[in-house]
Amino acid sequence: MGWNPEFFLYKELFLFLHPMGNVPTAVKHCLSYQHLLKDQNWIGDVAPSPEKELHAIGFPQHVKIVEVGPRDGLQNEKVFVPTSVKIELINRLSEAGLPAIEVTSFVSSRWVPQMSDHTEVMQGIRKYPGVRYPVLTPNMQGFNSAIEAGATEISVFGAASQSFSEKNINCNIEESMKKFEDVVKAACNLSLPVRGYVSCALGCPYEGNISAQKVAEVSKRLYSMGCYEVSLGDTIGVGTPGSMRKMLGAVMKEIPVNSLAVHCHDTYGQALANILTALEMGVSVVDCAVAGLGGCPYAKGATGNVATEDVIYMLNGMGIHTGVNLYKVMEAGHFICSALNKKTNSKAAQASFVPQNENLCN
Ligand SMILES: CC(C)(COP(=O)([O-])OP(=O)([O-])OC[C@H]1O[C@@H](n2cnc3c(N)ncnc32)[C@H](O)[C@@H]1OP(=O)([O-])[O-])[C@@H](O)C(=O)NCCC(=O)NCCSC(=O)C[C@@](C)(O)CC(=O)[O-]
Repeated sequence: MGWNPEFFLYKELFLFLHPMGNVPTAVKHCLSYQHLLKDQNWIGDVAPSPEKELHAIGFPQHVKIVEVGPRDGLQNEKVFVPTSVKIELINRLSEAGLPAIEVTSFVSSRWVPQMSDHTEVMQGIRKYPGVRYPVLTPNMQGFNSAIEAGATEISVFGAASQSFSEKNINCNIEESMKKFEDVVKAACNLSLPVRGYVSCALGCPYEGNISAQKVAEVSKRLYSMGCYEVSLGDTIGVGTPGSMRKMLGAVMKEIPVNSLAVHCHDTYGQALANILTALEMGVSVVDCAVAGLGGCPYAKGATGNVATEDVIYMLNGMGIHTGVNLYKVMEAGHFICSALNKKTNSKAAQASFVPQNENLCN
């Protein structure tokens, strides 16, 4: 297949429409391109042939999916999720081929009771070769417990908003950076990789707008102290392709794009559009949560992360490789939703019943 004028048209349409506030229409048109590229039915369409055309206009060839459902997704559940269920979920996600699964957090169980079984979860999961299992550690106490539990990758989590930092980890941004420096240094001494988060990258539940410059500044601090990847969190899901583009533009002046990830909550239904914008700007790491689980205990009203199933469905349709088996992720989503007695937030899972074939992996 040669250069595809229809796709180009739809991309232009998206870029034209979203500044006018008509994002849903722009996204709908943009996402429907796979039917233009290949006259084939929904989910079996992994569209390998259009890759060249898509990549020619700047999309990455491969996207790393960081699955945060077991931590970000479950931390907000009011009723304690049995440890065995958490372990089974993580094992199923490993089985699906996800390259990185955030397992739990070593934080105060007074603050986040749902994560109090961190050690049991960390020690109970099957560790698949080649899969990374990061855990959150806000300070040296968390770091030491994580190491004792066998963690081999950790994440520190900062914020671009003073108020959020104080509510979330009980210290201001400057104090948090000092704690993270100790943690990163200790991790480096053990040759462990450290991921960094910047919450409120597109807005704060307490302060409203956050300047792109502040996000860039905090991201640079984390990167300079040794975080190999900085994940930019739209904690309350208020961002749009416009604010994502502006924020990423500022951050990319400070950090190489291949060290950036986006972490989009879907409160306003903008997550896929925001991710598409980030991909177009060269970001190739996307955080998401199976079944769109979650929210943040310190960000009232925030809904879950973008659903892993929906992101993979979109990437499959764009011919972008993830190495993840969508069918198995949907099964894992079905498993956890049944255990929580909840309906999935994944549109792809809702739409696709449980497919009978396994032709969903790219
Ligand atoms: C950060 C702390 C621990 C500071 O909590 P603190 O109270 O300021 O800590 P402290 O140093 O003053 O110590 C007070 C007590 O906490 C204990 N403590 C101290 N540190 C630890 C630890 N690591 N693990 C377990 N216990 C700890 C410590 O032992 C002591 O216990 P006590 O003597 O009173 O019995 C607390 O504020 C906390 O746990 N906050 C919860 C943070 C959290 O998990 N938030 C949700 C995750 S962030 C998020 O979801 C956003 C993200 C990452 O997804 C990206 C996005 O969407 O934007």
